[in-house]
Amino acid sequence: MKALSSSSPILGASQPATATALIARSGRSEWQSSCAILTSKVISQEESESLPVPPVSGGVDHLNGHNSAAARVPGMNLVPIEKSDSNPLVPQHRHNPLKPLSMTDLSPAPMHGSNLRVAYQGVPGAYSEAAAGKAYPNCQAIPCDQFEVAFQAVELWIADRAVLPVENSLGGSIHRNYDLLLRHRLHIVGEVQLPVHHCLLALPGVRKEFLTRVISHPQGLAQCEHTLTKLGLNVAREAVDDTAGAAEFIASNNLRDTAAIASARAAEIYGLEILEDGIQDDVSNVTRFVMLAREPIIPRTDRPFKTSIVFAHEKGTSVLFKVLSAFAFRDISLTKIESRPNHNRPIRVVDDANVGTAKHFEYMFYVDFEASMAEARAQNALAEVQEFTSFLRVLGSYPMDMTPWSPTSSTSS
Ligand SMILES: O=C(O)C(=O)Cc1ccccc1
Repeated sequence: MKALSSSSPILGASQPATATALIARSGRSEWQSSCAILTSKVISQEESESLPVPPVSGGVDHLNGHNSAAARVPGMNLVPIEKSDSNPLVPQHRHNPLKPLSMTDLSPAPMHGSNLRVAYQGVPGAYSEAAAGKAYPNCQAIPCDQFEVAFQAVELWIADRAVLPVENSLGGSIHRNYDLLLRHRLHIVGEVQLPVHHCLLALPGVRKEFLTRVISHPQGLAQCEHTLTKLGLNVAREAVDDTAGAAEFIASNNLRDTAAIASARAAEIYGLEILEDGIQDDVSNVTRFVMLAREPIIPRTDRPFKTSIVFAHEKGTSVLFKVLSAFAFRDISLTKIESRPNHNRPIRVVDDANVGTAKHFEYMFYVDFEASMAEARAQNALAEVQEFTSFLRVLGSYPMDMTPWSPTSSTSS
């Protein structure tokens, strides 16, 4: 299966959505209604996140047979498109391209398991694919050659979800992906913690002594650095876009001097041998992925939720202290705080009169806290945060991944 790329027909045709949604300096009630994400457009969590899904095969070839953007968005141009067997990305009418549209074509199709198309960066065998499968069992995982493409696939209705690794227990935050969250309008609708079990892979018959190079995703290299050295592999390290892509590269170029750090599943898919199993420096190596959708889910209070926000301020002293105290006073635990430099990237801020202006903030702050936006304490905390900041956006309120895991019950190898 070929990964979606930015030159894929549909993705190449449109500009990336770069506008940044925000809620800033609007009236409190208006802000609260935006923040509470309880609009008529939201999809219910039952519909979208927790349905059991029957098995399905295929991927890109099956795209757009159902749920095409035009059939689901009222007001969009509904132009019947000629079926093109050579172009699997051309949207198809749900039943027959020549049949007139009826009311049923216009009603949103229910999201049943195998219809859920989940875009991830990488090729089959990547950890992001495993994360997609953990979050949405039996979904159609759609490989994309870049994260930017995975985001656009959701924005353009080619996929229903994108999966994005955001932090690792060893390597920390994956900063570039936080920048993507800010530049796009997608909402976080779920999270998955995936134990990551790395293997050293090479072509059959290759021994460690033959190696002059180890290639992998930068996180893969970082997570195995000490073990590689202990194994006597003081050879060149080279970063590539994803772990499974490294395995595929070795196989397709018949490289007998290069090994990849990737999953056991990647070894199986690309016909490589496992030279060393479990080479991550930390046995409890876990990566956190977030699931993104076009619409937020309805926050609930009957199970533990997390909320992710991003904010910035222009002036004033002790702003960070004041923001953090808004959570502390309400006994809301923070699970993450991250600051990202934001030089040369203006953010569009809308004032009370709905007038947008571009503002430069030196830093953006990302905070995750353990509460649902359906809870009054979370709404009140954010109302207070809004008082201290010039820019505030709720990235999503979503169920926490509570699945217990242990280094021995790894799901990703
Ligand atoms: O490259 C992959 O397989 C990914 O999904 C990104 C990644 C890399 C290393 C650890 C976790 C996720």
